[in-house]
Parts: sequence; structure tokens; C-alpha cells
Amino acid sequence: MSKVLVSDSIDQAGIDILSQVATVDVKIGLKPAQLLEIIGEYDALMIRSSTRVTQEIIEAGTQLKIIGRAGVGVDNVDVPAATRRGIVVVNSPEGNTIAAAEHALAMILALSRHIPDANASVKRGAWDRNSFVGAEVYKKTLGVVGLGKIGSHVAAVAKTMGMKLLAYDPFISTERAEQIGCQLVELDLLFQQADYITLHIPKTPETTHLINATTLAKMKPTARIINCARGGIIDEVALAAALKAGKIGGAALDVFESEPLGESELRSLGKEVILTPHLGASTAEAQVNVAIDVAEQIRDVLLGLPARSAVNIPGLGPDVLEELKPYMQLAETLGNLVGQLAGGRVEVLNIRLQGELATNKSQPLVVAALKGLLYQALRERVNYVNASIEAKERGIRVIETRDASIRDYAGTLHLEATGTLGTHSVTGALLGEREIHLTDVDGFPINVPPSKYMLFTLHRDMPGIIGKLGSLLGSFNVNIASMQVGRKIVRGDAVMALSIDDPLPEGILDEIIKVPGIRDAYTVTL
Ligand SMILES: NC(=O)c1ccc[n+]([C@@H]2O[C@H](COP(=O)([O-])OP(=O)(O)OC[C@H]3O[C@@H](n4cnc5c(N)ncnc54)[C@H](O)[C@@H]3O)[C@@H](O)[C@H]2O)c1
Ligand SMILES: O=C(O)[C@H](O)COP(=O)(O)O
Repeated sequence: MSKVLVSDSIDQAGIDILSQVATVDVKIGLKPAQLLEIIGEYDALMIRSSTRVTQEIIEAGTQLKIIGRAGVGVDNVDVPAATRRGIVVVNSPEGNTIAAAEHALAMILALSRHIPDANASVKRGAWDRNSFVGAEVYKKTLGVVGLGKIGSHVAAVAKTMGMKLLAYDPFISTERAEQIGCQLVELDLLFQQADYITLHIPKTPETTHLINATTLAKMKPTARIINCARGGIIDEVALAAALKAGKIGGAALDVFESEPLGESELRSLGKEVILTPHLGASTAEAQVNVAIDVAEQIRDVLLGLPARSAVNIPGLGPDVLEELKPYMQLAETLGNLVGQLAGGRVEVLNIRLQGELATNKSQPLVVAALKGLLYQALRERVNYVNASIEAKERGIRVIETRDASIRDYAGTLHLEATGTLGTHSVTGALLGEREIHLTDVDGFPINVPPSKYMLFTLHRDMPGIIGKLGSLLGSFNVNIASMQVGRKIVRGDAVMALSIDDPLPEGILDEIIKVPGIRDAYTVTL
């Protein structure tokens, strides 16, 4: 049975799903050295934002197949290191969207009405109604930096509170922003005009310290800034200095450059600052959502199925996956087959996506074909995550073409590879919902389902050749399960595809090509 390590606090709903297929160990609060010591035992790791999955951890995780992040941000995971090792990294892109957005909205209102400090003063026994006079958000300007899932929800709710909305997001169209009721503006203008600035962007090299002494100086002295996105987007030292000097009105932070927050000037500031310990996703509802979402993906990957929200398998979103799933196996089988026909050291792989597969959405099929192609060399070490990198590192030139006009089946895949045994090609399609059929080998039309052990011959179409091959195989005790000949013209060149029950014994290929009329023979194991 597989083993899963859960190293951050995850809702029981997720643990229950994992337990269907694996032994689950919940070990929260492990020190990096402790995690390093035990990670080698596990097939999957499930985390939130507290566990740092470094390159060292990934390298020690020799059995790891998947790292599941029960939340959105994967900045605590060395994703490139996982990708190189072929480990799938999955997250829950939407499970905590509402929770994080509502936390940001709560911060806006709490900051405006000094709720935390007023509450603390009453609890201390005071009844001070003068120190906590607040501000209304109605008719104020909210600047939303990052108009993605969370930013859009914040904007939509803020609109209903009567706020004017400005937004900055270089990757969002003006139309989309207008749909949400936001005016897209340049960042400087947003900084200058906003009464509230709320951040909903990822932490990237471009966004690190986006809020710094220079940008803070552009804001209104009354501006309040909210960060429920990622620590490090704000330069905390510069923010504390600006708050102290009265150059900015307030700040509400849920995330910090270093978590847990250590010694910080921010802790000593008054009611103009609210600090929460990374609680954006901490609602009962969000925790159930993310735990189920990620546990299901871990379960699927452990069962050999693809994950729907893998961050390191581009293009394999849930909708695409649903449509392409049956074709992934076809692409993999054809890749494996053509790789063996072409022999080792494949230099070029031509992939033509035909018929209904001739769309950009079919990109994962290219990855699946590469996975199949590399299987002979890498076995279980190649997967959807690292197939493209491995192909690149082996210097395989991949040429993709699309041809929607080829419509002999709904969708067909044509692969041609050049390797040590020359250039060979295969074409395949699905019959019915998911039955894989080879429809062409080396340009000769055939119609056979692939089987585990196969033999292909290139021969002259002439009387007696099938009988001679059958007798030869019989003399080596090889049982033929099915056989089909593909030819273009009578008595011209032809291809024979045989499914056999066992692997071909050593040396028999040399005997086969001695049969008069047979020019070449290839055996493959799929
Ligand atoms: N505090 C929490 O507990 C909590 C919970 C969930 C998510 N988050 C964080 O919130 C942030 C937003 O999450 P989301 O789900 O809305 O992500 P998302 O991907 O849906 O949206 C991010 C948006 O940022 C935009 N963007 C990227 N780079 C930008 C840049 N340089 N300037 C302006 N915009 C840029 C993108 O175009 C996108 O629209 C992430 O950092 C995520 O990790 C925090
Ligand atoms: O990226 C996220 O999903 C949030 O930062 C939530 O983090 P958490 O799961 O550790 O609460």
C-alpha cells in the first residue's frame, strides 16, 4: 500500500479520502531535519503553507510521486526541483478563494472601524467611545492590485458597498475589468488615487517589494493597505517606517516576509495596523474544499490516473483532461511503439494531431507521446511532469503539426521518429469511446489493436510468405494471437502486424529476415 505523509493541518475529509488508497501518517510541525529523515518512506506529501519543501527534501523523497498543496500558493515548494524529478505538484486553485477574499474584505472594514483595538479595550474593562472613530468605505476608492480569482471577488463585493474601483493587472483585459466594475489603470495612478489598496497577486521577482519606500511615497497619507496575498510583496521595514512617519494611514497584513512573524516594528504599532497569522484560507468551508480537492488528486495519482490541477503539467486542466483522457493513452502507446521501431537515440519526433485533435487544447498529447517514447529508456522515471524536460535534455527535436482536414476517424495521431533503426511512423485512433487501434504503420494502412508483444515485418506481398513466417514462429514455440497485412498495392511492399502471446525468443529476428521476401522485422513490447 502507498504511504502518504500529511505534514500540515488538513481537514479530516482529506485524510478520509487518502485512507481509501494509502496508509496516512499525520505529522504536524516537523523540523526540516526530521522531514528530511523520513520523507524517503513516502509516495505522497500533503502540505499547506507551513512545510517548506526544498530541493533537499525533494531529493531525499526518492519514492515521491506527488506533492499536494491544500491551498493555492506553491511558493513553499521548489517546483522546478520537483519537475526535474518527475514529481507532480498539485494545488487547489479555487478551494479557498472566497475565504481569502472575505478575509481581505474583513480587513478593510476592521481597519476602517478599528474593530480589533476597540474590542481589546472593552475586554480590558474600558468603555472608550472617542478613540475609535472610524471612516466609511462608501464612496471611497479601492485599488485592487491583481484582478484574478480573489481580487475579482473582493472587487465585486466592494462594489456593492458603494466603493469606486480601480484595478491594476497587466494580464487582464479592459473588458474583463469593466465586467467586474473596475477601471483598469496604471499602478502609479492607482497608488495616487486609492483610499484602500488591496493586493491579490502572486509573489514573483516582479512583485517582490512592489510596495516599498518609493511606492509608499506615492500614496495618500490616509491610504490603507491590505495584504492577504503573499509576504514579501510589501517591504515591511519601509511600511513600518511610513506608518510611523504618518506617510500612510494604515495597514492590515495577513502574510509576512518571514512566517511565523518574528521580531517586527509592525507589532509595536497602534490601531492603524492589524496583523493576522496567515488566516486568509482558515474557514471551515475552505479547509474542507481544499482538503477534498487535493486529497482526491493525490488518490488519483497514486492510482496511476492524471491529476486535474497539476501546476507543473501545463495545460492539463480539468476540462481539458476530461476531453483528452482517452487520447492520452493512445498518444503514450504510439510514442512507445514508434520509439521502439525507430530504435534508440531518437533525434527527431514529428507529431501530427489530426481531425478533432488539431487544436491547441491537445498539447498534453504531445507530452503523453514523449512519455511513451522515453519509456524504454527511463521506465517509471518518466511521467507527464518531466517528459518534455527529459526529451529536451536528450536532444530530441519535437516537431508538432496540426491538420484538421484529416478526418478518416474523429481524431488521429500520427507519430514519426528517426532513431538508430531509421525513420518509422505510426498512426492511431480510438474506436468507440476508448479502444486504441493502430491505423497505419510506416505508411501502410492496417487496423489492429496494439497488444503487449508485437512483431512487425516489412516484406514483399507474395504467396507463401505468411505461411513461412507462421511455421518459423511455430518452430520457436511462439503463439500468434492475431495477424494483419497492410499493403498499398497487390504484390508490392507490405507490412505485417502480429500480436504474439510471449516475447520473441533471442535470435529469432535474425532468422525472420532470412525468410525470402522479408526485408525487415521489428519486435516491440508495449
Ligand atoms: N492569505 C491567504 O491565506 C491566501 C489564500 C489564498 C490565496 N492567497 C494568495 O492570494 C494571491 C491571489 O490568489 P488568486 O487565487 O486570486 O490568484 P489568481 O492567479 O487567480 O490571480 C492573480 C492575479 O494576479 C495577476 N498578476 C500577476 N502578476 C501581476 C503583477 N506583476 N501585477 C499585477 N497583477 C499581476 C494575474 O494576472 C492574476 O489575475 C496569491 O498570492 C495567493 O497565493 C492567499
Ligand atoms: O496560498 C494559499 O492557499 C494560502 O496562503 C493559504 O495558506 P494555508 O493553507 O497555509 O492557510
